[in-house]
Amino acid sequence: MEEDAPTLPLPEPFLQFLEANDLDPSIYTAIDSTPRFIRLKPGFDACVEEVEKEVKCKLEKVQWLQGFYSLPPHVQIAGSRAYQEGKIYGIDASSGAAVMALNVSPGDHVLDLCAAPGAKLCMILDLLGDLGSVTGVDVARHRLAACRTMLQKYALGDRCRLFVADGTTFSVIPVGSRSDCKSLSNS
Ligand SMILES: C[S@@+](CC[C@H](N)C(=O)[O-])C[C@H]1O[C@@H](n2cnc3c(N)ncnc32)[C@H](O)[C@@H]1O
Repeated sequence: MEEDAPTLPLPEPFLQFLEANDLDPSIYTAIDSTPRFIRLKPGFDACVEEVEKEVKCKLEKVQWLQGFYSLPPHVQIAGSRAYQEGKIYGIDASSGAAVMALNVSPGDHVLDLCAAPGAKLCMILDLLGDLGSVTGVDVARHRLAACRTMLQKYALGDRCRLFVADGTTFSVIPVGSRSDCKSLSNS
């Protein structure tokens, strides 16, 4: 129907592909209502109000994911002082859930394949605290550089090593690790 036609100029071959596969083109033109999420760096729980003032909206606590808050999709956190000072992370709740499913405990040695830009890597390091290690592997050197910048910003470099390597063949065991190594392979 005419009113269902997308307002974005989607290429004709793509529209044909959507039609052939019984997919609704309006999903590509709908206004994004998916919330954004932030995670507080451990120790900065008190800065919720500070962030709320800066971004001028209420943060909604994610009850099932400790340290996570949701905020409306249009809100930008990159310019906020809390973000620039490394007190909050921008990370999706689904990424947080993947890390929580790993059940990381201090002392673990975790392998994070496809690690860049490092949102989950940082969360794992925060969970480890001062014990254990994370090995981050990514095939894209420039993306791993972004990961290194994150580690510096959030002061998490001490227990992490990064490798530019293909995760399908990577095999370097952390020094002093035992059989309790955990791995996070994600895309
Ligand atoms: C969606 S991102 C991963 C996001 C990341 N885990 C995080 O939480 O921030 C996918 C990454 O996989 C990397 N990648 C793809 N194929 C790979 C491979 N064979 N070995 C290592 N890294 C790979 C890409 O370079 C890219 O940085």
